[in-house]
Amino acid sequence: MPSLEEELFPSTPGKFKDRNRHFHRCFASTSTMFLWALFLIALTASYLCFQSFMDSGNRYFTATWGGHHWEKNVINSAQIRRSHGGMSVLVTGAAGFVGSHVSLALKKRGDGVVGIDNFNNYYDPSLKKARKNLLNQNSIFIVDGDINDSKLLVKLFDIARFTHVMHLAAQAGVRYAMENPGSYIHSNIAGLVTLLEVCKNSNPQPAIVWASSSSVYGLNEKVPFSESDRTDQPASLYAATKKAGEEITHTYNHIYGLSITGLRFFTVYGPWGRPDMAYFSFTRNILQGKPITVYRGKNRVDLARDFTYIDDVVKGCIGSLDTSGKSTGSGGKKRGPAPYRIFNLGNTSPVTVPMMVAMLEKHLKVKAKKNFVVMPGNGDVPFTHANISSARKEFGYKPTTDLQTGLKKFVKWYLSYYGYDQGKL
Ligand SMILES: O=C(O)[C@H]1O[C@H](OP(=O)(O)OP(=O)(O)OC[C@H]2O[C@@H](n3ccc(=O)[nH]c3=O)[C@H](O)[C@@H]2O)[C@H](O)[C@@H](O)[C@@H]1O
Repeated sequence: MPSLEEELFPSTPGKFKDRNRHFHRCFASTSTMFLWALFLIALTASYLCFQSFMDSGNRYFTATWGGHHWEKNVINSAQIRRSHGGMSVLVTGAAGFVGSHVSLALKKRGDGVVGIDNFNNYYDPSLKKARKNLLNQNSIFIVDGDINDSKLLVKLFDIARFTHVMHLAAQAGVRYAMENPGSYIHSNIAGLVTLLEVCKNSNPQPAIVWASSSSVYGLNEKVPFSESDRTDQPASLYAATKKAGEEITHTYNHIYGLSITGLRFFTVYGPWGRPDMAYFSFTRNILQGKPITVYRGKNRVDLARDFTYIDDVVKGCIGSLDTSGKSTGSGGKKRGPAPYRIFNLGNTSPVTVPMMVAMLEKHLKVKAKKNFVVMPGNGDVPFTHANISSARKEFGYKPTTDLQTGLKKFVKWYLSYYGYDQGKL
């Protein structure tokens, strides 16, 4: 049987095989290695080509936008159905927690609403699909797409003349930033800039209201937190991207005349909430008899949050949209100064995490198995507390739901949504 060498290099009989066997072996093994190397390079190259084809073509595989029917849906959904002062709003992150609630509230009063959401799997996408169904039932169309897709955004602005953008699409979550930092840059920085670019070029320019976060106060110790307090000590990458968003939007306001309002949300909770948040995951664990981990600060000090009920936040979002004023630019050029505003949307009465757990226990009628651990250095801050006087002055923002009442409503929704009210408990 011919050896591998002979198969690969069939030599003319006796040429150098016998006379220079050593040289031949060397040559053959070097050539074999060379061929293997070529093979590996070719394999890697084809893999990389395939990857980049998949990346660039991703849109085509997942594309669910475009076409006559799709455009008709966008136009219908964007239509204002009230006679005075109506607005047509593009809501980004419309299948998200705050996005779905704001979309429904706007639609209810006759404003035009078109949603966009990328339905990523940061948390259970079936919850996002359920929110989408709810919006569809209320004649709100949600486009399945990413805010980084500028072609899609341009198309949307071409066919619907949005007067406002409610920008809520973001990578949320404080602690997850250590696991997946790139996703924060993708959505909270790159996505924001893509959206602003499209808004600045559109004619007329929309006014923009967007979600910043109480986390921008970071290690600030002055309480309650006021908008003028320092925000240059973020404790997490999430907070840093939100703070960066505030600076980025400021430039677009300054250069292009976009009307911008940034809302610093304080731990928003309620029905249809986010499963990654503590009140939600604690509820799940308590019902399943699993332990919960309660973080504590230094010297066993309890952590506290200015938990804010979703309906109050929705009122704040709508108040901001109603008072946003107009963008002054057109075709990418500023014609005069436009409003640039930042507001806290909190509850003004912080509650400790163990107290929040006690409220859940009461509403669920189940005792939690609590493990107290020292707060890990993963981006958390010990407490938040909002001063809301600016929002109150500007658009009458006045939260009315305390945590006890809000959690009761959340638990009612949770039990019904997950089927506990049908005997699962
Ligand atoms: O208001 C904000 O700026 C932020 O509010 C929340 O962030 P956070 O307040 O950390 O909300 P949770 O993740 O629900 O945590 C609430 C409290 O529970 C504590 N916690 C969390 C998780 C856990 O397993 N155990 C625990 O004790 C946290 O330390 C924190 O004190 C949201 O997740 C952010 O997206 C939002 O921007």
